[in-house]
Amino acid sequence: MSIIEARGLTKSFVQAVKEPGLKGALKHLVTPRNITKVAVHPLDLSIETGETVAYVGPNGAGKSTTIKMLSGILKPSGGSISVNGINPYKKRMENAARIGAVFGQRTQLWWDIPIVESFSLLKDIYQIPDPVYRNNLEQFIELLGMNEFIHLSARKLSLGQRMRADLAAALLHNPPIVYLDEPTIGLDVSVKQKIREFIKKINHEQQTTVMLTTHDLGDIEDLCRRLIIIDHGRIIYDGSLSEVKSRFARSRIIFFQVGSPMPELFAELNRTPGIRFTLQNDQEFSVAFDRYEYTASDVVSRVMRHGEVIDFRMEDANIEQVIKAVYDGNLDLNQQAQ
Ligand SMILES: Nc1ncnc2c1ncn2[C@@H]1O[C@H](COP(=O)(O)OP(=O)(O)OP(=O)(O)O)[C@@H](O)[C@H]1O
Repeated sequence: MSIIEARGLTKSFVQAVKEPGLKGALKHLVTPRNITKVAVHPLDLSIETGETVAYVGPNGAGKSTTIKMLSGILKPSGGSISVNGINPYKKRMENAARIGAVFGQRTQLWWDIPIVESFSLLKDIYQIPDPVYRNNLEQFIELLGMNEFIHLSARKLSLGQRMRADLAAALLHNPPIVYLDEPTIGLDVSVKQKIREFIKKINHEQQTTVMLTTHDLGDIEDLCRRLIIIDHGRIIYDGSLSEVKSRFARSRIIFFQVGSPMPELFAELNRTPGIRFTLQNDQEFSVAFDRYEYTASDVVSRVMRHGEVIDFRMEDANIEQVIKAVYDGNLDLNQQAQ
């Protein structure tokens, strides 16, 4: 059985429907009206030991709700889950001891005590054996560059320092699974790099299974072989990063610089399905086209029929645009290759 397995997992919330303003609030008190919102439609998920999975989708897609169900915080409305062979909601304590979690803006460190003391408290809570604790602490301090702030309280840390300390705290007990929610948000490039290297090393050396939600394409490219895209509570893609490119990122763009304006070409291209023409100025324009319908040479020769081409450059299918489209909530499923 997979280390994380869900079958028909679903979650609905009852949400109050209120009209705006005080009048609306009062009306709701007298005649409450609620709707049931399905945050996660029945979904199936299997994640194997040692996988690193990016779980992405636009705001409100159901990412946090799924992770909260997998980590035992939320009770599912239906379906079944098994994480490390147990039901995380029914065996919350047992589950908590076998997972690590970093939830973006929240910290599990004690605000007013030195980081090293927080770690020591976690050692007692998780009953981490001395040698494991000492070894992890030493390694994590080194890998995450924590020496300069380990004796400061969490209150005094910068965001990047706190994120590193939180990551270390989540992994001190060698959990087989770690859930990371936006682990590099708002951090500078060098701290991002440290965090990614750290996650890679833990994953590689200990076969830690990593499930990551992130808006950062670099995180996905650097860490995750598998990408799961959720939208409106449904998984719309589950596969490799390279495959998502060929399935969704069908568009290619060629930027042209031409010797003289080409009004007839503009009119012609604007009428052609699968081609999007954008004029920068009289002699510079771009042509975006569906690479399954046209080749680059089709496009270039069409342009050349209308006059002199001084220069052109092509931009290939861009995974960044795909991820952005997912987060903007306008990924066009009809773009999928057949
Ligand atoms: N406690 C709750 N009560 C009512 N509705 C909720 C609750 N938690 C989440 N929802 C709703 O469930 C849907 C999914 O929310 P969820 O937080 O899982 O999305 P998300 O993909 O994590 O979004 P984001 O990227 O904004 O964090 C949303 O419509 C949200 O409003």
